[in-house]
Amino acid sequence: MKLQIAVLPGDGIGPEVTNQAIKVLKAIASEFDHTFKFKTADVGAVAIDNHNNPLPDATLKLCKSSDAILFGAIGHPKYDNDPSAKVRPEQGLLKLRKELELFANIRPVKAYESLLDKSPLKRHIIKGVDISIYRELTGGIYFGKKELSEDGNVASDLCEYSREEIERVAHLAFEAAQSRNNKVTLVDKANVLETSRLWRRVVTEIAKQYGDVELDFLFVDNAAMQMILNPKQFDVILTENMFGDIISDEASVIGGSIGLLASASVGKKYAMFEPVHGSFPQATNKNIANPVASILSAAMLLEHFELFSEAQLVKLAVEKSLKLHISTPDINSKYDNVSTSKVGDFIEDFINNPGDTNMNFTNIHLGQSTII
Ligand SMILES: NC(=O)c1ccc[n+]([C@@H]2O[C@H](COP(=O)([O-])OP(=O)(O)OC[C@H]3O[C@@H](n4cnc5c(N)ncnc54)[C@H](O)[C@@H]3O)[C@@H](O)[C@H]2O)c1
Ligand SMILES: CC(C)[C@H](C(=O)O)[C@@H](O)C(=O)O
Ligand SMILES: [Mg+2]
Repeated sequence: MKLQIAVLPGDGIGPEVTNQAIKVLKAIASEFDHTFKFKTADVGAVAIDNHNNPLPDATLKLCKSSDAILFGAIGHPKYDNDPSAKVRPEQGLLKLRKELELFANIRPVKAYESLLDKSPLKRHIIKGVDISIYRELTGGIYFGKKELSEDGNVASDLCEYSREEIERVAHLAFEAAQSRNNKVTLVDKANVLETSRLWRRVVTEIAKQYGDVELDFLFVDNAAMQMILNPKQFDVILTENMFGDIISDEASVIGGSIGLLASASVGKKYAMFEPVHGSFPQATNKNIANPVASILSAAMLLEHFELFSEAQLVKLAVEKSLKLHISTPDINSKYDNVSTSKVGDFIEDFINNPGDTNMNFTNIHLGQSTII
């Protein structure tokens, strides 16, 4: 298969983790005889520095003319610490999602067997967790009218949803549930918010078209508690933009690190693949950030094009790395010097030697020990 992939590394750890995902996609291309072409463009704080615009026209144009987009992360402390900044890196990401109509953000959450003890949650609570979060991505409070009074003392953000915006993401969530464990949980705040009551009405109507899928409802405050009390009750979680943002970071604790959480942002025409985490500024250029979220986002890209064996191989390689503790410090306490790029090297090597069960990973030197 021939694919042109727009690469938007962005800020902070974005470039470091995205480089590992590219390495992995190149290994897949060579192993399965595909042609993947990568074209890079600026987004976020780096784009403000270089072009005075967090989403330059050239970047948007490249995204629209590519088959898929691989996104790193955006965000910089100089904006985080300045609430009055009018131009902000995050606007680049939000505009991209809106312009490309990427209305559904799919965030899988899984408890890996080999990482059960890395989570602060008890093993018996998280063992077997497998959740898919369907987060609405182009509506709600993120995109409603924003106002600040002239004296700067009153501010408002409008939360608005239309039936159509709810329907299109809800259908994707129900379809996903049909190929999983046939359950959708709608997370909302229908006891308070009019938008949430619209979500309940619309989603209840849509559920009638999916008789084999059980639908239940949770208020978001309770859902936040249930996520750590009994996460195994969830199969597909469907929710609006901001609740989905918050609940997915919380859910990442189940897996052991947000550095493992991948996502796909899809619409009718375009698709973008982005880790759930941000630019983790404290780790910039230290080669310590976990690249797995970015690598698994690349696996979701492969799945999007129905390259299932390829995606499976990437996931297998990731699981092998986790099992052997070839992981960055956020989840590794066995070795102290496994860097971002070493994790990428291992996964790349695994893909290049898929049938070799006696692989000798001679390039993975971990201090005094060498993994054999
Ligand atoms: N999609 C995105 O690009 C995105 C997402 C979230 C936040 N942000 C931006 O990132 C900046 C920093 O935000 P933040 O600190 O709230 O969130 P963050 O996700 O960047 O980091 C929060 C914490 O998560 C952990 N973490 C994140 N990524 C990791 C990785 N790959 N490996 C290991 N640990 C990792 C670190 O402990 C870090 O302190 C802000 O400017 C914010 O706006 C961007
Ligand atoms: C950076 C920010 C705009 C973004 C969001 O809130 O959607 C991030 O937190 C995410 O989860 O991708
Ligand atoms: Mg977020």
